[in-house]
Amino acid sequence: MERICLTEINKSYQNKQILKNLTFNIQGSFGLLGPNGAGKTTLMRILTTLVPPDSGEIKMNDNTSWKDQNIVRSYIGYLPQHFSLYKNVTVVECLLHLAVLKGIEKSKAKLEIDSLLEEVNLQEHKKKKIKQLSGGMLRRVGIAQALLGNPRLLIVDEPTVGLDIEERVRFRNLLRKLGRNRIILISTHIVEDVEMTCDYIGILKEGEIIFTGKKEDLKAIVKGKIKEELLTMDEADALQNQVISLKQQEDKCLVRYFNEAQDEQSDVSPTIEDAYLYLTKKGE
Ligand SMILES: Nc1ncnc2c1ncn2[C@@H]1O[C@H](COP(=O)(O)OP(=O)(O)OP(=O)(O)O)[C@@H](O)[C@H]1O
Repeated sequence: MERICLTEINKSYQNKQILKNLTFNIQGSFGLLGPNGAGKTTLMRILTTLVPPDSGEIKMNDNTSWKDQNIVRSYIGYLPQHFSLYKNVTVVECLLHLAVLKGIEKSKAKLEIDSLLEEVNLQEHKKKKIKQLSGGMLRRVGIAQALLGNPRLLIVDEPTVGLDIEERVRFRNLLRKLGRNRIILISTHIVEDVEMTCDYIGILKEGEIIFTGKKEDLKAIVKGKIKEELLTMDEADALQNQVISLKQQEDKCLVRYFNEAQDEQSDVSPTIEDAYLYLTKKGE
């Protein structure tokens, strides 16, 4: 399996250390989670070669180094959270233009675009102008442009922000499919995106990697530590920052909360969100 190996990556801005000694591997479909300001965007900018780290090393499969920028760029397809496309051209014209900019020969590009439109389910909209597309369709054009040249690493920033529920589900399914035969890195603060799309997870907090591993390993961290009980509002208030969620039920509420006293017999199944909150709120 292909992987990207990061070793002791550091990055500071104006004497503030943003990324602290990051050492971990990215493989398969990998979700990078973290609260606002954790350093996700900074790490993505380093991985897309837009900015260099201050120190440390990144390699693909222990050989190609990120210092070989031109080679690495040819491996990467990138969909930033905010991207703009020419509004008055059709989907096909837009992709053809971007393919040529990527150095793909025109006749090859036409064939590639045809199969990409099939893959992202936009064949029937290919003659529409960009300005006529919905938010979800635009994101799919974004993925198609990122896939031009068949990159080994696809990087997607905040994939579902601004999409309605139907498009969100469709886009997650597409990302899941694309992750089968390449490394796909998704950076987000929406836990559900990762839950639905990724097999591996990394959690960044205040510039440090506090977890990497499989989804199941993440859930195992909070096994036996989650309780669900019908409580009065006063009882729920007393739990303060142990509370994960509350659901009003007549005059009481169903409270899901962290129970530090481990209960191995607990029949509450932990979710990725429980484990994420547990790790990121710890010590606050
Ligand atoms: N170019 C820059 N110059 C100075 N500080 C920066 C720069 N880029 C990022 N930072 C700071 O680095 C920290 C991490 O920012 P970053 O955008 O990487 O986090 P993030 O996890 O992507 O957050 P968000 O989810 O809010 O986008 C923040 O404190 C930010 O202010």
